[in-house]
Amino acid sequence: MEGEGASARSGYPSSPSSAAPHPNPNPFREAEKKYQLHYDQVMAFSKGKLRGKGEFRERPTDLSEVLDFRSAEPPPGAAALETEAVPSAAAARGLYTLDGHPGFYFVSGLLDESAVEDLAGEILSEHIEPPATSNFTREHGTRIRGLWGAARRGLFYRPGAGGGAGGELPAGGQGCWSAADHPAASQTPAQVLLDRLRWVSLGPQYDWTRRVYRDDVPCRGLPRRLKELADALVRDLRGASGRVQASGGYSADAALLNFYGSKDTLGGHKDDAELDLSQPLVSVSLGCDAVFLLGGTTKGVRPTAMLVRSGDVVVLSGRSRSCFHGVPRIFSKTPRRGGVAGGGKRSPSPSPSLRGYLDEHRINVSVRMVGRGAAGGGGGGEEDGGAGVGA
Ligand SMILES: O=C(O)CCC(=O)C(=O)O
Ligand SMILES: [Fe+2]
Repeated sequence: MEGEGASARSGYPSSPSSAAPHPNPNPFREAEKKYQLHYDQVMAFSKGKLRGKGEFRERPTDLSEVLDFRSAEPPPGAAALETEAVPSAAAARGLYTLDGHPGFYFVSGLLDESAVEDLAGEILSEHIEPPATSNFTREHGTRIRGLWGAARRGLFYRPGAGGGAGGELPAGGQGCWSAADHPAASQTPAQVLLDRLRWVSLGPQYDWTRRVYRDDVPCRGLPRRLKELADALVRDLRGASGRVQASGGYSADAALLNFYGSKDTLGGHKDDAELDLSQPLVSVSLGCDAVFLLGGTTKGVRPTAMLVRSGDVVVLSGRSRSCFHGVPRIFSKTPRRGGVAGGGKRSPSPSPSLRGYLDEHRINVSVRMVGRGAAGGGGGGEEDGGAGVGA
């Protein structure tokens, strides 16, 4: 991924006083700031005196320019395609292209909520398991085993009890996950770890530091359900419109799973580590609604903002495949309590259900074709300052 973390930079260098400031030096960044979650500190006064520390309130966001493919009429610039011509999208609420973004397809509601829950359940209970690597592997050298089950059972991770740095956290009962009634200063609730899960790599493992797919570490193949979904959609779209470009056959073999909590964002980036950039990206949204930004080949192009909802699928092919995109905003279904100034960290509720998890999180599955022996990390350009999901 080429890009920068959405939360990595703030503001712009001020222009020399003699030169007129550029009105919009980085429209992509401007859009990210516009849609990001902001809090205002509201102080409470009574009889002219400050009472307490005040509260943080969510600042309302202007969503009037965000395209909504589920509105009664197609949003401005969108053109509907016949889903009959795209058998794998026949169950969708609509299939659209978008002016100014050749090669972009939006498949609205391709998965219904029961299909969303099936896939999310499979992801959390199977696909995040080793040997798949995650941000925990990158940050702590630790692979997590049995995280979803441990979170649902309200277990705690105790380091030094059979796992720890460099090791794997075994499933409950093997010494590393423990019940809550074992007081230990350093134990961490499984659900806190679950909330810290940011990404998992499926198929050839993606190395976020070197920005390459590795062929020297063990991996499982891309899960069948994801491969079938992406292969069928790309085949059918190509057949229907001739506009999904690809050199040779498309065969999905990898995916990145991104996990977003309500405050997480994904900074604007291009996916350019795959061998053949003419092969499409198929991106499936599960759980919370989000704002997705699709820009141009540089951040100097003003991006289009659109709502992506649970079950929607976005396809980036052709020119859109090489365009900046990102996720500046997640809309949690559970109302956020305004934190008290100076504190106010939300503690996770114990033992989440799948529905509860999806009401507070978004999972994005971006399926790719890396190609055999892929090792290219894309051109130089901007350094990846954390295009992984960042809070
Ligand atoms: O979360 C999303 O919708 C986008 C994910 C993405 O761009 C990626 O994984 O490369
Ligand atoms: Fe991406």
